[in-house]
Amino acid sequence: MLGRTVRAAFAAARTLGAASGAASGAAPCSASRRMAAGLQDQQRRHRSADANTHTAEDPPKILITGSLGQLGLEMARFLRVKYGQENVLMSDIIKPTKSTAAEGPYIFADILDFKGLQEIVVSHRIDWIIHFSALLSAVGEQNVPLAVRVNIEGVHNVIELAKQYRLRLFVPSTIGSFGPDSPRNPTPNVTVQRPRTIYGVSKVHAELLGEYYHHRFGLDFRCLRFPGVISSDPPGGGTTDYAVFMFFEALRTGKFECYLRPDTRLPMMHITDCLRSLWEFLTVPPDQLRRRVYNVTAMSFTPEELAEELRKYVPHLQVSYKPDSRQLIADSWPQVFDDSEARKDWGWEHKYNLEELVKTMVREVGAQVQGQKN
Ligand SMILES: NC(=O)C1=CN([C@@H]2O[C@H](COP(=O)(O)OP(=O)(O)OC[C@H]3O[C@@H](n4cnc5c(N)ncnc54)[C@H](O)[C@@H]3O)[C@@H](O)[C@H]2O)C=CC1
Ligand SMILES: CC(=O)[C@H](N)C(=O)O
Repeated sequence: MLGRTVRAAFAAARTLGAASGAASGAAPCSASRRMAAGLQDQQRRHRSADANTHTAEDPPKILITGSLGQLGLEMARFLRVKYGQENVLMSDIIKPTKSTAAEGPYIFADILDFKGLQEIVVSHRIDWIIHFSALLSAVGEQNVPLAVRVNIEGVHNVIELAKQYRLRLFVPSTIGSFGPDSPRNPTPNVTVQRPRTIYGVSKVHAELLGEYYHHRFGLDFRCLRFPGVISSDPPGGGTTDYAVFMFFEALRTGKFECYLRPDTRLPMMHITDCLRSLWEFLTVPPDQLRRRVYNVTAMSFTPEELAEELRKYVPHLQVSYKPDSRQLIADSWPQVFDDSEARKDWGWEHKYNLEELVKTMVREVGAQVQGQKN
């Protein structure tokens, strides 16, 4: 009898949760609902450790939000090699190119539409979400209300979704989650975080909310704080984007006007290392993780140092400097990122240093520029 009552209360609580959406915060009003919710949470805690154990032979179904951005496109390719094309569902609110659509399943998903997300998780039997949708640091400052919606409400939705359906959830954070009060050289894993951009504020919010849901509800939340990521795909409007633009302009015109001062030191990473760090971290057994949020990085350099390395391939490269509002952002961010905890706890190691990064980017961007000329 009690079993049936509890099961009925479970069903009611589940329906209530599903119907009310993520952000309503409706409080259970009866003792049985409270009991059901408590038991449900307890069960989740027990199941979360093993419910999401997947291998290449028993692959997870992965949803990537914001997957048409700089990181998402490459992440989808990387995971499809590991787990199979059909097991990685790309999503975004923009239309994919023909060639991206041909690479594997793609679906429209607005991160602000909780019900739409529920439908995707249920219909596609999703196990893991990699949540990339966001407005980055520079574009976030151009449209704060939209950044609040996408970066904060969007995180509310995916976290609640992951809790309801017991998904493993990865949300990236950033060097931008630190601010002028944080130690900048080096910036440790745990220290003061008082960012001055809406991007940074939203990322601290995501880190804290994810940790809270992990401790409170057993959510398998995982988060890496990335430095500036460098790849030959177009970046989405951040402060570290100059480092990508420098390659395109150097190889197209031999000239580049940089919006940061020549001595602005920032942590950076090649996308190959970024994707591998994410996948390695996502597949670490839960009991090996002492934290749910880790710094990762590969190197730190200034525009001047990047240009110097690039001149090995483009000797005539001319770089001029015209700092704009992004300088203020960069001046409040870490210069050197301390990722020793990730190295110690789950064996993180970068492979690309500045020399390797420049060599690879010259090859990849060079091929693109050549292709555009032909
Ligand atoms: N690229 C980098 O250097 C770094 C990125 N990150 C984080 O990694 C994640 C991915 O970054 P990028 O790929 O560089 O960003 P991006 O700006 O290139 O891509 C973001 C994607 O989110 C999508 N999006 C915007 N509003 C949406 C909505 N309402 N619903 C669904 N999708 C929406 C956009 O269409 C876009 O394709 C972000 O959370 C970012 O904060 C963290 C540190 C460094
Ligand atoms: C480091 C980041 O988070 C991003 N590239 C940005 O500059 O906003």
